[in-house]
Amino acid sequence: MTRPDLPKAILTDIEGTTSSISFVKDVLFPYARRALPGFVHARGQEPGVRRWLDAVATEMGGMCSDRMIVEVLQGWIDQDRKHTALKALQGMIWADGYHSADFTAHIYGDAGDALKAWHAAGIPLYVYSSGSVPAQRLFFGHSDAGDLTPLFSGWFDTEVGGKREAGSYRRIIEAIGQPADEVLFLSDVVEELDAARDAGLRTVLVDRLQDYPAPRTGEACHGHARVEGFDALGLPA
Ligand SMILES: CSCCC(=O)C(=O)COP(=O)(O)O
Ligand SMILES: [Mg+2]
Repeated sequence: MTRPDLPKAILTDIEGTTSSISFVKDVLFPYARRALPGFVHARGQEPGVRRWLDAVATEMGGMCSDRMIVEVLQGWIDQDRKHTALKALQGMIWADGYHSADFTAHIYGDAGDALKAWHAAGIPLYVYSSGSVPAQRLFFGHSDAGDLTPLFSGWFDTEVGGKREAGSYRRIIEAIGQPADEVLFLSDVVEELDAARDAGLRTVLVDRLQDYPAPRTGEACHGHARVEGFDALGLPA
């Protein structure tokens, strides 16, 4: 028998939610920043790469040399811009890092355990991250807890829309095929949760002390439920 209060699906963010912000900022971003010039030089004429470089050039107003595009992209990495073109290119670059075992993706122990338990309990799991879908697959495919990709039923990135826009969550709900109020969204970013709630989803703020040393309680929660780890979610484990 299924418990009526259990969500029919769980949608999770990655950075700051399943995994530490510091791994993304201190390992993944510097790796991509360093590798960008060589990557663009070696693969910049491949259509799947050129498409994103051209998107950056268009955003900069038109004709740009590859060197200028690389500088723009490195600037966006420094600013943590969640731009779809940057995220697509980062994903391609990180593939080398994962495949040559330069690093594995960080995942909090409680997150790995809960994801496995929810999957075993039959709750479909989905990812929605600013990282591109290929980057998400690499991330969970080469995590500290091994290959977790079989746990997930679907993947969403900013090609579905920005994470702070309610329309993105409506499109995700349509793709998942469950009523919005039966889907639980987990994120470390209150504005993402606001947008998901506007679209009718259940929401929980994951407020990890390792990532956010000043707890976001009271008004800072915007009325979302708040936990400091997945084990506090009270779902079957
Ligand atoms: C999964 S790829 C690495 C994470 C990343 O690039 C990113 O921007 C994460 O953002 P999130 O939406 O998961 O907070
Ligand atoms: Mg996040």
